[in-house]
Amino acid sequence: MIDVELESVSKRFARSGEAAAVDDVNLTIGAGEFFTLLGPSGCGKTTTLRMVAGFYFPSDGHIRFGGKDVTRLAPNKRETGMVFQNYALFPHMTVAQNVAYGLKVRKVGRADAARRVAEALAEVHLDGYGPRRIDQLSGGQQQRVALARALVIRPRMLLLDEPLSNLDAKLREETRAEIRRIQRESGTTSIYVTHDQAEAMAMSDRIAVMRSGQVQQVGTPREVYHQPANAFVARFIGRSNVLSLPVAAVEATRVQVVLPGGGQVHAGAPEGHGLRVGDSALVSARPEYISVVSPADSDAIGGRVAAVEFTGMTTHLTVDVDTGDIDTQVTVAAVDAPERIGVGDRVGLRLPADRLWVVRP
Ligand SMILES: Nc1ncnc2c1ncn2[C@@H]1O[C@H](COP(=O)(O)OP(=O)(O)OP(=O)(O)O)[C@@H](O)[C@H]1O
Repeated sequence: MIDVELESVSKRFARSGEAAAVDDVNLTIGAGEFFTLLGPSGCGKTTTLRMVAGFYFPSDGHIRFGGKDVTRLAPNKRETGMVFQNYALFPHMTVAQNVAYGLKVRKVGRADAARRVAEALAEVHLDGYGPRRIDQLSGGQQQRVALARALVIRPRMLLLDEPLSNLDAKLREETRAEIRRIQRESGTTSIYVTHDQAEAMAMSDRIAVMRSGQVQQVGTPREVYHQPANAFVARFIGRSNVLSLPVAAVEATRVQVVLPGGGQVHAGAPEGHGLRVGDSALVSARPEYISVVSPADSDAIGGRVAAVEFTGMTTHLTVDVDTGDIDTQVTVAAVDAPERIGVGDRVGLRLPADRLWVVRP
């Protein structure tokens, strides 16, 4: 069931001559779905979320909740709960008063409100914290209060704008799991904004990858990772290599490409890819699927190691590939890269036939 629908939504701010902040965005979000808007700074994520919340009205297009047009409905009529990066809590009130705020505005009776506040605090694992002052809490606890405050009004939708960016790395991981657990339990349709691709991948049912106000691709984490629509998505999600390779043969959903050393491999391709023999195809190859072999290996791509980065779980090698006329760098994430490989060494790289994917420019 579709819960939220954005149809040809654009937003232009008053400053003339600038490109639209949000440019003809079409999205449908299912009931109970955890949907993420992901993209680099300035790509229009927050503006899109603010239009769903009603803080901005679109310059063009329509927004519907459950089939009902809300494009120009005031924010307080939309029944959305919002969680912000900076928590936006009232510092002079207690935790319980903060959480109760939305209930007070809605004139919920005292006893009922007290019960619901206690329930909401239990839901975010802050039982008993009601009487505390906000400044007596850690950042992670404050963000959970903000979440409780958004949930206590039983919103039809939860809107979260980079809620974890003020937390340190470990707390960010813990809190993201917590947010997802609470969202699953309550079944509230949620739209989440982040520029952190790992966070988006870990949390989302589906992700819309945005760039310059436009949606580049919508898909599950696995789809955007394994079948990126274009070179931007391939490079933004994870750390993919995008190689330009000549096409030797074409089929409906795969093409055969010629490697720098002369060998040929198959790469999966989206239907209607439109490539022909002799064209150059852009092929995305995830670092972790490339294997390092001997430079003497006849069907491997030869190259010279330019950098070695040991990260614990994997070793990232950056390799300058010998492609004759073009200078291509390939990043390899090897789980068991031999320790003896160092900068300047010659290596062979083998691309995995079943893991290559053709992307649009
Ligand atoms: N109130 C505003 N007035 C004018 N321009 C704005 C306004 N809000 C946003 N913009 C512009 O719209 C574009 C999109 O901004 P937006 O905040 O939606 O991006 P974002 O993807 O959320 O970025 P970030 O991750 O940095 O918050 C940017 O170019 C920004 O400068």
